[in-house]
Amino acid sequence: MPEQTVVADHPLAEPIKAALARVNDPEIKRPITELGMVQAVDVDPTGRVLVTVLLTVAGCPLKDTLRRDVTAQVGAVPGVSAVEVELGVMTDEQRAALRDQLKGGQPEREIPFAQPGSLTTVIAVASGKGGVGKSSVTVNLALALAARGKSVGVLDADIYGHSVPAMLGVGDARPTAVEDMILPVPTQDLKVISIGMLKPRRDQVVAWRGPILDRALTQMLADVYWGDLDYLLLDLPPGTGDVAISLGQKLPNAEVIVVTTPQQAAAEVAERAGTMASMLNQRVIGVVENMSYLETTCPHCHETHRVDVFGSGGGAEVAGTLGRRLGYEVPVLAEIPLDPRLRVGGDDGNPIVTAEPETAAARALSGLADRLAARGKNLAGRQLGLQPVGR
Ligand SMILES: Nc1ncnc2c1ncn2[C@@H]1O[C@H](COP(=O)(O)OP(=O)(O)OP(=O)(O)O)[C@@H](O)[C@H]1O
Repeated sequence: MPEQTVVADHPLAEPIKAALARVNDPEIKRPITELGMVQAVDVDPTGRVLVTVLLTVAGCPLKDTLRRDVTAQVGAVPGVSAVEVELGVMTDEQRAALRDQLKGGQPEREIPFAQPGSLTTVIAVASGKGGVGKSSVTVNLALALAARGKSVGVLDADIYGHSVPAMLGVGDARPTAVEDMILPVPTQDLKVISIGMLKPRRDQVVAWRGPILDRALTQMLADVYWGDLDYLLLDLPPGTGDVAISLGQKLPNAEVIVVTTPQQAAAEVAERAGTMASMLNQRVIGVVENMSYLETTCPHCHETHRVDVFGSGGGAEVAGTLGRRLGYEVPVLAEIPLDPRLRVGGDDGNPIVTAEPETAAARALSGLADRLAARGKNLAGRQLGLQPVGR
C-alpha cells in the first residue's frame, strides 16, 4: 500500500481522514482510504487542503466522480476553507497490492459464487428463443432488487446480443482492469459485465465458441471483482447452447428463471431451456410470461380492457409442463404486459422500473423482485414458498 502522508499533528487531520473514509471508489465500492488510494493530504495554515488520490489506472473512467466526492466530503469538514484534488496513478506494485487485498488471499480462478459458503443467490435468466424479452426482464429485475436495498451484479452472457449494457445506459463502457482483475462497470446501483466488453476491440467479431467462450465465462465469474453480492443475475443467450452448458458446470447452484411469451411455439422451446437447466442440476424457480397482454382503453366504454395479443396461457403451460417433468412445482412468477414504454426505457438506457414505476409492466417486474427477495437465500432442497401468480 502506498505511504499515506497525512499531516498527522494538524487538528484537521482526523476529521479529514474520517471524511475521506466516506468516499468510496466508484468502481470497487469500498472506501478509498482502505484501498490505499489516498497518497497524501496536506493542509496549509489557512485551511486549504490538497488531497493526492491515486487512481487504479490512468484512464479511470470515473475520475471526475472521485474528484467530486473527495471535494464534497473534505469541503464539508469544519475549518476547511478550500479543497484541491490531485490525481496520480498507482504504480504496478501498488496495483498488485490492491489486487491481492481485494482477492483476500483467494486462489486464482476460483469462482466465489460456486463455493459452498457463498451468500450470493445466482439466478440465470433463460429463454428458448430470442426476442422474448429476456434481457429486459434481467435488467428490470436487477434494478428492482437494487431498489429494495440488495447488492446486485448483472452478467450479460448473451453471446449473440449483449444488449444489457445499452439498456442500462453504459453501452460504450469498458471495464477497468487492475492487473488481471476486472472491475465491473457501476451503473444505476448495479455492477455490470458483458461478454461484449471482453472483446479486445469493440468492432472485433469474436466467434464465442469452445475454449474462447469458456475462458470468457470463467473470466467474468472468477476474475471480475464482484464484491459481496446478494444477487448475481445472468442474462443467458437464447436456447440451450454452449453457454448454458458451460455455466451449468461452473455454477451448479444457480437457479433459473425461464422467460417466454404466451405463444405456443415460444412456450415449447422455453420448456426445452428449462429442462436443460435441470439436467445441469440447476433448479428452475419459475416462469415469467412476457408480452402477456396489452391494456387498451376502449373508445366506447372508456374502460381498460386486456387484449391477449399473442394468445394466452403460454407461461402457465410452460410452468405446468416443467413442473411435471422436473417433479416439483414450477410457478408462473410474473405476467408482464406489452408496453411500448418498456421498449423505450431499454432503448434510452433508463429501464421502466425506474423510469415509469407506476405502469403495469413496471409493477409486474417489481412484483417479481418482491417475490424473489421474500425468499431470501435459497438453500438447496429447501421449499421455495412461491405461489403461482394470480390472473
Ligand atoms: N413487455 C414488453 N413490451 C414491449 N416491448 C418489449 C417487452 N419486452 C421486451 N420488449 C422489447 O422487445 C425487444 C426484445 O427484448 P429483449 O432484447 O429484452 O429480448 P431478449 O429475449 O433478450 O432477446 P435476445 O436474446 O435476442 O437479446 C426489445 O426491443 C424490448 O424493448
